[in-house]
Amino acid sequence: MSQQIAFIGAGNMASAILKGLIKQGKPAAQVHVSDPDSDKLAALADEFPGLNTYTNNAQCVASADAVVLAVKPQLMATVCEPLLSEQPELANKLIVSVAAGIKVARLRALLGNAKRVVRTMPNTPCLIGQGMTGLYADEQVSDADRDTAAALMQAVGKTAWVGSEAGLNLVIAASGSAPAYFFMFMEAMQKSVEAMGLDADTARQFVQQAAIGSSHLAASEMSKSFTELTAQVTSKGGTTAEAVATFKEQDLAGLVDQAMRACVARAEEMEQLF
Ligand SMILES: NC(=O)C1=CN([C@@H]2O[C@H](COP(=O)(O)OP(=O)(O)OC[C@H]3O[C@@H](n4cnc5c(N)ncnc54)[C@H](OP(=O)(O)O)[C@@H]3O)[C@@H](O)[C@H]2O)C=CC1
Ligand SMILES: O=C(O)[C@@H]1CCC=N1
Repeated sequence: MSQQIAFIGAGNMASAILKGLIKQGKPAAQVHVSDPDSDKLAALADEFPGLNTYTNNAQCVASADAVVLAVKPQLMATVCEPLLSEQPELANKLIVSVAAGIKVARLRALLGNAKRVVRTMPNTPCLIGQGMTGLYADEQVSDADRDTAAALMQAVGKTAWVGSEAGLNLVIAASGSAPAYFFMFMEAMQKSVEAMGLDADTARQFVQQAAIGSSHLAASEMSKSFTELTAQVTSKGGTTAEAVATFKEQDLAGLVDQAMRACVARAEEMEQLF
């Protein structure tokens, strides 16, 4: 992939993806990034000599073949409208959006009826190359553009296409927002054992390694459902059974379902707002 790639916004997601790309061997000179924060840009340029940095979005996209839109959804219209008027060629480039809640039709409207639009939904484990990204494109997007978008996101983790745009909102609930749920669960476990007497560092170490080990175990035992993996831990009349019974009595699954539905509902609401 010798294309010039431009990132609009140098925040968490853009930096994760561009770092992954360059670490995979893409020359930094083929990567362009713009952000209002010149300190953020300077830190990236120090880390990756040759990286092209800009505080002006139009200059950033000028020579790009593909443009990754990585600003907050609330800012997307404010960013795209002046960018298109300064760089009308943008409408012919491959556009890859990582933004939640901005539909392809809206992106096209903001970008001069651009045809080549791919929506993606990554997550923060992309920062360590362990991300998972959902991708969606409609029939107007060529196979070559789909491959380019998928290759970009594969620099920082795994990818999977979803067949409908609505499916991307489910990916947000299942994956994009999901790191926060796991961190909250781990924090609650850590606080509980701390309250019962374990020191904070030890509590974090045990909880964290339990999470890492459990997710690796699940990934290595794909033939087993989560119910079966739970049963493997749960000795009859033992300790886990008590914890599991408490979760069931308190309807943990119902609570998770409510949270996931709230997440999807917000994505749908954002589609109307931005
Ligand atoms: N964080 C996550 O877990 C995920 C986020 N996303 C999506 O990724 C997108 C970015 O999120 P994230 O990386 O977390 O956010 P960040 O705030 O970390 O990144 C956005 C960046 O855009 C910069 N920015 C603000 N205004 C402009 C502008 N006019 N032109 C160029 N850059 C600008 C911001 O600068 P400044 O900080 O100075 O305002 C910031 O550096 C969002 O659309 C979000 O929906 C998708 C999946 C997961
Ligand atoms: O909270 C958000 O809106 C973004 C999208 C998924 C994760 N963070």
